[in-house]
Amino acid sequence: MTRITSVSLRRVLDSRGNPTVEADVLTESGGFGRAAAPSGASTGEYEAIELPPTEAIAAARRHAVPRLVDEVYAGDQREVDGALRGADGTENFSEIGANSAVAISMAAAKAGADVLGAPLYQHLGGAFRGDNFPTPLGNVIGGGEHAKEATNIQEFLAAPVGAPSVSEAVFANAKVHARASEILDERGVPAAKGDEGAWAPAVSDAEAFEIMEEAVSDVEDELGFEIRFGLDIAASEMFEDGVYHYGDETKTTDEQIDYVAEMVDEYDLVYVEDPLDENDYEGFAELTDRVGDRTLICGDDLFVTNVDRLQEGIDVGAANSILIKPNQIGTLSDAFDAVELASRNGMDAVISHRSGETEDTTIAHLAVATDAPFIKTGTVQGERTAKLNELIRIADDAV
Ligand SMILES: O=C(O)[C@@H](CO)OP(=O)(O)O
Ligand SMILES: [Mg+2]
Repeated sequence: MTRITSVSLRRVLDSRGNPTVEADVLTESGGFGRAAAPSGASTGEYEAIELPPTEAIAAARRHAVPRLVDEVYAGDQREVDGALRGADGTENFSEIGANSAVAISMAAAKAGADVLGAPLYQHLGGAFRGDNFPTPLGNVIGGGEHAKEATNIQEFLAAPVGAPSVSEAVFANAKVHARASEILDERGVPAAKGDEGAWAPAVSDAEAFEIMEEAVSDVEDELGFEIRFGLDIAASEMFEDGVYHYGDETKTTDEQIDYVAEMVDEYDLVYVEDPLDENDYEGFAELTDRVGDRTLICGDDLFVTNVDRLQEGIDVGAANSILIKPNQIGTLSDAFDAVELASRNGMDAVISHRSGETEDTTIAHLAVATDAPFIKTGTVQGERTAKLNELIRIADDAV
């Protein structure tokens, strides 16, 4: 009864105003699922390929849709995703586009859940999942590839680790975001917003650390539970000619490792994503060895949600956490495989949005389904609050 009877694809807007792929999947017994592909700006070199949406849609209509319609059950996610891989025939979805693949994969999951009458997180995670909620990592100040003339470090992320509920955590991050704006105001620093809704002031990284520390501790005092913060350094974007570029200054790999280790201790960072270049497994391993007992060192561009790259990292101890972005790899099955491999090896899997997003809420369900300790999905702004509000609804049994 979850046999797929139709797959339609269209171009819709993403949060940057670019076109992206949206998929609708219908099943025999009336199940319906709709999902849209997100899109990165600081993309990893090893990500699956995002094609221009018009091309991705045309190729998916030609190759994937005939393998799905009347052939595959939406309730059987591995079958759906196997058909997508078979239709594409490449390692990196360069034929039908990872954007078409991920939209169809997620829409099929939603259609499967719809037929079963189960919330998506339960369909994906099983009956025994869904009691734990991730701590939202909220982007408060940022720059890098997400905003011009702002910080070198891409994201300064609030982490309300002591929040008694996911709802209180979500509101805590919004308060930190608001408090950071007041502090910037007090300092006379104007700030626009970056792609993900974080403040993008023209301040040094050192000043951003200070502002974050103050904002987090003010809100912590007000709310009475522990709030810490973390970073996405997105270091691959800074790495050129063998050194890390911070404006006019540079750091060697050793200096970068020392700097990050110092920041972890000085600011009690709970989370550090992509502290080093995406090809530097060794550097990652050294840093993890130094500070991995007190913070998460998370591989985003390093692992690109890919089990082969993750296995390489596991072999050398390159990180203790992996960022999971379904569109980096193309299907939910692949994303789940990465989560499973990580957790079998004692690593935490953190579920993440992209800088270009839509109102799609799949990742909120994915985070609950996989029992993720953190979800990174912004703080404010509609396409981010869509996921945060969905987490609140899941906790309230209202989905
Ligand atoms: O680097 C990241 O983690 C993401 C999301 O914050 O950015 P992008 O989607 O641009 O790769
Ligand atoms: Mg990142």
